[in-house]
Formats: sequence, C-alpha cells, structure tokens
Amino acid sequence: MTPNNPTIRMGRIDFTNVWPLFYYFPFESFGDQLEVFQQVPTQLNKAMAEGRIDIGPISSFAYAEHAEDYLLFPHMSVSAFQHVHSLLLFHRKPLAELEGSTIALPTTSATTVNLLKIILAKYYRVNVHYVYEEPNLDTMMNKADAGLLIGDHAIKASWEDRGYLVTDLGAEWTRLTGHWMSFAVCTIRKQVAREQPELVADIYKAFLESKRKSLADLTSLVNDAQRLIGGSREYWHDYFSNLSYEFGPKQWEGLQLYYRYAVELGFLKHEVQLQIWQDNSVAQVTE
Ligand SMILES: C=C(O[C@@H]1C=C(C(=O)O)C=C[C@H]1O)C(=O)O
Repeated sequence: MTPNNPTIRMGRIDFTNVWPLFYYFPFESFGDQLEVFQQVPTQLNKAMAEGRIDIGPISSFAYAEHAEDYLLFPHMSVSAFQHVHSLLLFHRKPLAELEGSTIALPTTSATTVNLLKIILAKYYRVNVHYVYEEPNLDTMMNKADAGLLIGDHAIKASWEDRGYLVTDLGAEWTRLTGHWMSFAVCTIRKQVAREQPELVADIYKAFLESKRKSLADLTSLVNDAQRLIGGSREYWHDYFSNLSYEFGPKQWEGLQLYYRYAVELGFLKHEVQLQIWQDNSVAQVTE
C-alpha cells in the first residue's frame, strides 16, 4: 500500500440482510482501491480485529470489543424495532421452561448469541448450557433442546415447519425493553479513517447512495433474492422493508442498553462509548 495507490479492504456480510448497502455499490468505480471479502459475520469480526479488513459491517457486539480502534458510520446498520425474521431461536419448550437445557449457538453470530444470553439471564432467569455448532438446525436439535440461527440460515429454516416453537429475538428484545436493536454496525478502522479520509468519505457516500437507491425501489433486490435463495416475492419485500438500515439516536439508545446489559453480565469487559465517524472529525455519543 502506497499513499498514491491506497487500497482499502472491505468486508461484506454473506447474508441477504445487508444487500441494500451493497446492491448498488459502484465497485468498478473504485477499481483496485478496494478489495472485498465476503464472509459470515464472525469471520468478518475476526478479520477486522486482526487488521485484515478496514471497513464494513460487523456484529455490533464485535464493535464493542474493539471500540477504541473503530469508528461507526452514521445512517448505516442492520437494525430492527420488533421482528427481524432472520434471528430465530427454535425451541421445544417455552423460554420460561428452559432451565437446565442445552442451547446450540451458531458459529456465525456474535451479537445475537449475546442477545439471547442477555434475554434468558435477565428476563427469564433460566440457567442453560450453551454449545457452539455449525448453523444447521437438524444437527443442532439432535444435540440440544434449542437452536439459534441467524441470517439466511434462519430464513430458510423458518420456511419449513418442523413443529418447534420459534422466537424472533428482535421482537423479543423490543417487547421486553421497548427499544430498537442494531445487530450489525458499519465500522471503519480509526487509523484508516485518519490516513485516507477522502477515499473513506467516497466509500461512505457510495454506501449511502446504494442504500437510498435500494430502498427507493426494492424490485431488483426482491427478484434476485427470490431467484438465489427461494421464498416468495412478498416474503422478500416484507423482509427488506421491515429491517432498518438507519443508525441514529434511536438505534444508539437501544444498542447502549444492550451493551450495558452485556457489561453487567460480564460478556463485555467495560462500558462502550459509541464513536461516530464524520467527514474529517469524530463525534462521540454521550448518554
Ligand atoms: C439481521 C441479522 O443481523 C446480523 C446478526 C449478526 C450477529 O448476530 O452477530 C451480525 C450481523 C448481521 O448479519 C441477521 O443475521 O439476519
């Protein structure tokens, strides 16, 4: 990497939920200034932590673990107020009766596994045993009493009725707290924001433009999702319309509550300040 030909390494979540941020992103116009790595969230979280990528959406839980090194892009996230439709716990018994159960967690998720732990510990007060598994519902349910899936794995599993109870963790969070929840946030490594402010600003603007265009007319995204993943056009239209890609005060408030609970339960080592990227400067969100 030289100052004349800087390259930024971008992560792209390998799930449909982020499509609006990337669908109209003009990759060609950035040429070799941009390298893209498409992976599931936990792989991106790790790549970001190890300095192998510089920018892109990661689990909001992973931001909290490295908040001193990253900034958050405003107006970009994968958030919801109530149902998400792709963060699902499949279980044989009601949540309140899970005491002593084994729950299989997917190796793909950081935010939602901790959200489930928070909900069960704080609100249901059940002690359970967690095991990590590849995101396959049949394997999970063979080994455990409940299985959590996220992203497209959750969506596909939700289309087949295996007779399990299904809890949407976004809906459950909002029902219990009255708050929004942001599952993925868009981060930029502070050092890269400092060293390559213009390229970073151009990438940010391109993300916002992709989001604007995608949400203004979902037709192409819906058709592609149906063709590549299945389901109905109505399903995908509702799925994209129901998610929120905004990241502003309402989402910050929900996320800060999640972080506070995560600290309280020992899942995070210390309190988290949200540091928001701005063109050439940084704003800190205080409560
Ligand atoms: C809405 C979703 O949010 C996600 C959940 C994540 C997590 O649990 O760590 C990370 C990124 C997003 O993919 C989803 O996966 O469907």
